[in-house]
Amino acid sequence: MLRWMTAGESHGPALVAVLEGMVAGVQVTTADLGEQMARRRLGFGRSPRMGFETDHVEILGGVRHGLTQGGPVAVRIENAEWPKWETVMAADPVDQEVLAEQARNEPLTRPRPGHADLPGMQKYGFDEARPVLERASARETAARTAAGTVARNFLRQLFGAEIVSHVVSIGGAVAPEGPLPGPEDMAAIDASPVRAFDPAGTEAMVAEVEAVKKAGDTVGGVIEVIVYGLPPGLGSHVHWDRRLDSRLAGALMGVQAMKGVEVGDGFTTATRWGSQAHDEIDRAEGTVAGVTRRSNRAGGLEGGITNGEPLRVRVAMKPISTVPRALATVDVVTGEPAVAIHQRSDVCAVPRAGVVLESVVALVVAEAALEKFGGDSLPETKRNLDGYLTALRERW
Ligand SMILES: Cc1cc2nc3c(=O)[nH]c(=O)nc-3n(C[C@H](O)[C@H](O)[C@H](O)COP(=O)(O)O)c2cc1C
Ligand SMILES: C=C(O[C@@H]1CC(C(=O)O)=C[C@@H](OP(=O)(O)O)[C@H]1O)C(=O)O
Repeated sequence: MLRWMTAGESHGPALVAVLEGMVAGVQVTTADLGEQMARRRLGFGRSPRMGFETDHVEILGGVRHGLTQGGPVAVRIENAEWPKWETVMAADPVDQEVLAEQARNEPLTRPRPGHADLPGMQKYGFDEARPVLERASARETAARTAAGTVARNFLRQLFGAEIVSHVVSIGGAVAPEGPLPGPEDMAAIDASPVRAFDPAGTEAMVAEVEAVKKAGDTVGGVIEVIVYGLPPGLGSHVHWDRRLDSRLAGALMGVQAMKGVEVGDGFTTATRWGSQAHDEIDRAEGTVAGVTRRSNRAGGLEGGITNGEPLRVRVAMKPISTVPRALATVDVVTGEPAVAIHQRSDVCAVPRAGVVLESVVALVVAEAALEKFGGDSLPETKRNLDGYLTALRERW
């Protein structure tokens, strides 16, 4: 069983991630984690915070001399502004007068429609949004990205698998249909200000973000994540919670602001006739399972099991809820109509959200890989994988 948890607030001292159940012998370094942290800060439309946040990462346990040890991997990511927030976010009691002064200067009593502010205050019994927004903030995704980087390294070292993501659309700007990007295209995608594969798509999406910024608004979009190099057999049809599609959808919807997940051609498949919806099978000597597909509309999953084709999911992100041209709300203290809180914020976080989604996919697929192949060390898991692949080849 692979488990991952995170803790920490957006303006607390640090975030923490723990990944439990990873085998020993996976190569991972602080630099690997730092590289993904840097990718997560990319993107046109990002919050000013991403300009100064360094995401300094420290591995606290579970890794020795660049290799996982089999125990929980614990990671700490600093929040650069902690000294500024030390009183507001102190763990121990502080002078009430200081806090009251802070609340007078920056009252957080006008909940933002679309953020967790109001339902969080109602549910947990708070009369201001601070305790809610601190944990609802997608700052937390830095920690999930770090945990996912260990999973990504594991998948690369076990299968030679590579995870790619690209932005398919931002608001009404949609990338033209074209070939799927491969691992060799990742550098070019990361160099696009909106992490789009196609230059025409980049241009249209940059224009969309510019227009949105000018209008004091925010915008969402769609991101595609693809995993290359997975064998058939991860996940299972035998029970709903073993299906890889169900587990991917749950984990991806667990990322802040994600409102829809499509596997393969997803919603478009529902408009097609069966003859045009499925991926016909041909015999192919020399492939892992002795077969190939004429298409990959299913996104590499049938019956909740990987079928050896690239795994492909699309995720829809809603627009950022901290809208500069603030939306109507109610002040929870006075009960009067008001405009929602506005503070520095992303205008469009779709490009950098792709990096988070890659990590979440890595975690879910690594969990399925460990269930299928087991083992306590990477060499043992590899031996189990080799035995399975040999049996598959012999069968066909
Ligand atoms: C990478 C990323 C960055 C985000 N940045 C912001 C932001 O700057 N301001 C904001 O209000 N929401 C931001 N969000 C979205 C909120 O965290 C999200 O809307 C909030 O948690 C409520 O969404 P939910 O209904 O999906 O939970 C971001 C989300 C992601 C994934
Ligand atoms: C800090 C990150 O994203 C934050 C996500 C976020 C939100 O409300 O979700 C609000 C903003 O934080 P702040 O209010 O401190 O500027 C973003 O910058 C990050 O991704 O590392």
